[in-house]
Amino acid sequence: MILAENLTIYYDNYKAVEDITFKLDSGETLLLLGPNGAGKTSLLRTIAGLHKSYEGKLLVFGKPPVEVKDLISYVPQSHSLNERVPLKAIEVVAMGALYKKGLIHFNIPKSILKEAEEALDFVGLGEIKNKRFAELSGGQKQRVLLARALVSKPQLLLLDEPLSALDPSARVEVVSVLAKIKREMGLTMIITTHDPNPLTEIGDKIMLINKRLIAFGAPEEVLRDEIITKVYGPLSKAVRVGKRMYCFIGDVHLHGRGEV
Ligand SMILES: Nc1ncnc2c1ncn2[C@@H]1O[C@H](COP(=O)(O)OP(=O)(O)OP(=O)(O)O)[C@@H](O)[C@H]1O
Repeated sequence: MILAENLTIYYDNYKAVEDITFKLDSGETLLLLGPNGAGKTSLLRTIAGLHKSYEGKLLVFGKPPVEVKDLISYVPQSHSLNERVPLKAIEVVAMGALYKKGLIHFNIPKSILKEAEEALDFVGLGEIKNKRFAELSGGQKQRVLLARALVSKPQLLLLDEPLSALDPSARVEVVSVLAKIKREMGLTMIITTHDPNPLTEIGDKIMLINKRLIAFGAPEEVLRDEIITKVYGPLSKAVRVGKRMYCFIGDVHLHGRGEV
């Protein structure tokens, strides 16, 4: 499904990530974890076929990513919609289908509006289809962007930090939609995140990178003290709760004169 062997990603001569090898099976969800600047976005954009400067082997559905772009939906960390343009939620979703078909329409065809409505229903927002995108809550906006990514019926969904700007209740909303996508559509997903904990219910595999591959495997193989402390320092801790693994990442907050 996705195969990378000794993948090194470049910006001119600069190596953003080096020597990454992994394999992801169809229907699996990968949580891509690493500190700031670790290379998560670069890896995601390369798998999406958007960044083409790399060496090594990278196959998505058995082909180089640029050849299968139509099967891939990529949701960047921040959307590029101009919120001063009064677009309705349903129009934002329909744009996902229009772009994939290479069309720019001012009158959106009925067939595409219908697909957009179905995608909005799927993410639980059918009732606000005519509301302005700019007026939605953070969680609703992220769900509209997920609907926009789904409307072109991709087989691989790539999400860059989908929870980063959200408050805890909005995170729950979005995670439950991601769980539904996994359960009902069986899509393969790669989700970059600073914090895997809200996503443990859907993460089949975890990849930890920091310019290089630190670890790849099932959550219980990767979320171990001896692995996460390599990247996040000695205050990091892996914790098992029931069947799931969680981790406290060594986010050190300094107060006053420097005491932790
Ligand atoms: N367009 C670019 N041109 C040059 N260097 C870049 C470019 N984009 C990213 N980089 C560099 O590549 C490295 C990896 O960046 P990347 O954005 O992929 O990391 P990240 O893990 O997604 O970081 P963050 O969590 O902060 O978003 C960094 O050193 C960054 O400065």
